[in-house]
Amino acid sequence: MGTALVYDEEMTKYKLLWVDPACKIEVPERLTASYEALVRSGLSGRCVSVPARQASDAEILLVHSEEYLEAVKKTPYMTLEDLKEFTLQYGDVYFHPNIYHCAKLAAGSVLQLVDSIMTGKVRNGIALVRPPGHHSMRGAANGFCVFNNVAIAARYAKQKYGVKRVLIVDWDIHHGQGVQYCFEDDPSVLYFSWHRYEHQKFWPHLRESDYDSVGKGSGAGFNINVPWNKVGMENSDYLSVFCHVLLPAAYEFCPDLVLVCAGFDSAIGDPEGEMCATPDIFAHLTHLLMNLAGGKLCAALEGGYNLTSLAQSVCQTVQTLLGDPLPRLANLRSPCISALESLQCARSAHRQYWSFLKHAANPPLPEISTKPIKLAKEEEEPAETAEEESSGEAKVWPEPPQRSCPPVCSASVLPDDVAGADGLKRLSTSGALQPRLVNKLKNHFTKAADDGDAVATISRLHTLMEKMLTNEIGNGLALVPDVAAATMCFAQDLASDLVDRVLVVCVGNATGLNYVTTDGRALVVHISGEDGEERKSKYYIPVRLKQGCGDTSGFLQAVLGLLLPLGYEYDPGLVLLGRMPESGVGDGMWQQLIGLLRGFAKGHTLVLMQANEEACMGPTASALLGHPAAPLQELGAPFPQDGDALERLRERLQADWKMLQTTGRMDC
Ligand SMILES: NCCCNCCCCCC(O)(O)C(F)(F)F
Ligand SMILES: [Zn+2]
Repeated sequence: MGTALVYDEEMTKYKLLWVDPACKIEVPERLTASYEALVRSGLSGRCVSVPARQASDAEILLVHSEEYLEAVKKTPYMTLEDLKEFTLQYGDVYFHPNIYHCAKLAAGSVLQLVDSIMTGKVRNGIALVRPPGHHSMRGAANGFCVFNNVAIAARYAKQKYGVKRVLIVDWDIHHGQGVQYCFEDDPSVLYFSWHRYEHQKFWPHLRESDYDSVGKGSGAGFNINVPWNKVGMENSDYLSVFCHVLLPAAYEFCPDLVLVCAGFDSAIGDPEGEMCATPDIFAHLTHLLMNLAGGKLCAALEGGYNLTSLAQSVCQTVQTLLGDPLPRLANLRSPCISALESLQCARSAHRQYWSFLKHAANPPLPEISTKPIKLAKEEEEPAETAEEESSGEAKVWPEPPQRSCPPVCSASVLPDDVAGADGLKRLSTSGALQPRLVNKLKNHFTKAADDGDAVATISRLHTLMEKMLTNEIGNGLALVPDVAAATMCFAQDLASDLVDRVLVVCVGNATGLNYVTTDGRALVVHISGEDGEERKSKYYIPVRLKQGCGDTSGFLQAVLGLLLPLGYEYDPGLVLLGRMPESGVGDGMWQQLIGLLRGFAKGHTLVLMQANEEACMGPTASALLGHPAAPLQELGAPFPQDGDALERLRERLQADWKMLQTTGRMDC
């Protein structure tokens, strides 16, 4: 199933008709720059084009009051003076004779997306719309927004399709207070937002944008705010919040539909956000959400004011929705102290509501000052003169890397002529496999199996990997006689000759995995039901689940809170996933694991399974091909006591691995 794209140039046909420094950045070119970049890159041609439509009164009234709708209905007939007058009653927003028409199109466009996804016409999609929506409230326009496009879509999906749980992820750099107000007492809608806050000094200056607004009544726990109290947040800060707050909660919530308030003012270069995360981060943020709700993801454009980073970010998002391999995120740094404090505050505020946080450290939180904040003189744009504007130190960043999409052929058992001892000899003579390697491999394997088929296996694996690294194939699946041996020899000998870093993930009980790689050429994360061999090296991480790998909630916590952050920090060139015999891991969890691991190494994942596990071939190949993993149902059960062990392990490891940190030094 494909990716829907909703765009209508009619939504470019309104603009600011008077001087207002606060609103001048919201221009029609935001939409044309985004759409034209999709056309130029060929991405729009790969999408299913879905027409926009006007939202009906009934649909708008799902969120807004009748008197507000009636008032907005009058704006097309207003004179310029009346429009100015009308605008004064709201904050940081402007009206135009055509904005009501465009606002109905913006809301209707997102509903068209919901229809396309819920009827199975497409898997996911994006609506390029303006005016944006997440600030508008039941009875008021605000922050360039007239109707709350995403809030209407959430109510619409529940009403029309009986959707039980909707996750709304708001990665725009402003707090979508309109969405928070709409659902704060509603446990069927989980709203997550990060936003520039600077201790309430940043617009919209709301006390309720802070991390302690967790929702009200039965909605308590279903509103997650992560305030950024400093500018300059980077990719690692964003990924840490996804791994340690949003994703565990999202998986525990188990949504039937994911809506994204896709604002790109959180990218580098944006004058509003002043953050430093690069456009390719949105490829990963999108990917990390794509295995939820069976892949049903609907993104709606919100903000984004630097036309270059906006266009690049939109392209990164759409290319991921289409299933293309992700770019590697080079040299992630450790999250900054301020980000860690925000992360810790959000986790502490939600500790009582979420099982994954039950065992989280609970250090004292800083006092939230109750004294009124003093704003800089009236929130007025400093009147920048033309030359000042040009002289402002313009941020520069590298163009996101090309993301070639290899033929999505994944599972492949190679032609027999490669198999067999002579195959290996040929490999060694072809220089593909240095003779010294051949011996290493042989003595490695001859222990395990008779020379013939072991050697055949090795040559097959080696060829598979070479084809992957030349991008001839995206990923691979190999059935081997002895998974543990193959995994180790592969990681130790084969892979390290072809890539600089191999992430080795072993699932299930096995011995002999704890060879020490001091040079860091391989990082082994071994998730099993028994105590792994003790840790001799930073690069061998045994994760023990007392209830075994069949315990999906414990397994998932290990994947989200440990494996993902480690993988991002390690940034491997290849991922090797070994499924040990009788691992007990469920098919759904197994597919989720493959789906998430595909985000590393440009999707180059090699799965090794025991020859006799044909039953698992189908689900594995499906996940390798990029089909969304089946939603995990069994997450209702609270996390097992493993949660405590996993939290302790994470705390122990964070000295070596910065992306595992979740607490800042609290100078409260
Ligand atoms: N320096 C100018 C002050 C501007 N203050 C208002 C900012 C509104 C942000 C709107 C948005 O980006 O959140 C949306 F997604 F809704 F478009
Ligand atoms: Zn914004």
